[in-house]
Amino acid sequence: MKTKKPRVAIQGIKASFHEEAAFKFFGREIETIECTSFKQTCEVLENDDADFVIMAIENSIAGSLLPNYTLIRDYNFAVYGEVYLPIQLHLMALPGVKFDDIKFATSHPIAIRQCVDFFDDYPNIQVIESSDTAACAKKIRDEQLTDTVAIANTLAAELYGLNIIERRIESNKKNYTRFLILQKDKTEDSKKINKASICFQVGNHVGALSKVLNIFAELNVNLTKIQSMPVLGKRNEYYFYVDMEWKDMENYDTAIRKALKYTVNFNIMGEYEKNDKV
Ligand SMILES: O=C(O)C(=O)C[C@]1(C(=O)O)C=C[C@@H](O)C=C1
Repeated sequence: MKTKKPRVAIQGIKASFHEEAAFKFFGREIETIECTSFKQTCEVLENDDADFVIMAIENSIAGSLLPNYTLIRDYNFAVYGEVYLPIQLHLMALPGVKFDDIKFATSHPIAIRQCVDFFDDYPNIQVIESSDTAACAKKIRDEQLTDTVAIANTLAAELYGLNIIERRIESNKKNYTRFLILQKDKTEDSKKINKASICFQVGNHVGALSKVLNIFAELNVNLTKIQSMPVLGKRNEYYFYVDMEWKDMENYDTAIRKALKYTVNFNIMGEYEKNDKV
């Protein structure tokens, strides 16, 4: 029986880093649904026009993509998995264009932030934020721009027929982005579960957060990330987004049961298999 290809919504167009990340997680046999914003990827999933969204959540140089935490919460999507992608950023231009011809460099703002050191050395190049990295490469091809380069990946150079004129311009060579795979509803899957993403609030009093974090420490559950986001319109109130991993499922279950007593608006956003190989 032929199984249907998963439909995966990405922010950006084909050959963007989101598509590369989707290939790494699902393999090449997917249907890519191109979207112009992260919000649109969520709408597409909400309307059942995609089976999954793949969403960047953190880059090792540029940091967290904070609005994406709020989107996941607002849409109440389930985290189905994670994937880490090494991000190698190249300057690419139409064939024949030389470095000295460059007046403009275009890319996604998060990609630009990963290359600030490079552009510090070339103040004559005007850096312009645009949509995703691949769309910048495609625009150079479509409009035959001879004074502009895109900062993008090798997939984009190949697909849109550009030459790479400067390789690996990211500020730190150990550069990676973590992506979350989201689905509309939680599914009972038979896959191995050893990591979770949860979200909660605590009261604004002495030791409130440390009380919760200690529960996980005492039960040998390792916290891999904590991110706080202000609760809209409420001064000194925060959502805490916490990722954690464990060896013993029973310990995790006990910790969750205990943590529930000391938190409000507690939500398990997803339980999934750790997949943090870069
Ligand atoms: O523009 C792209 O190619 C993207 O997939 C976006 C994005 C991001 O949103 O962080 C993905 C990974 C890289 O960190 C740079 C840009």
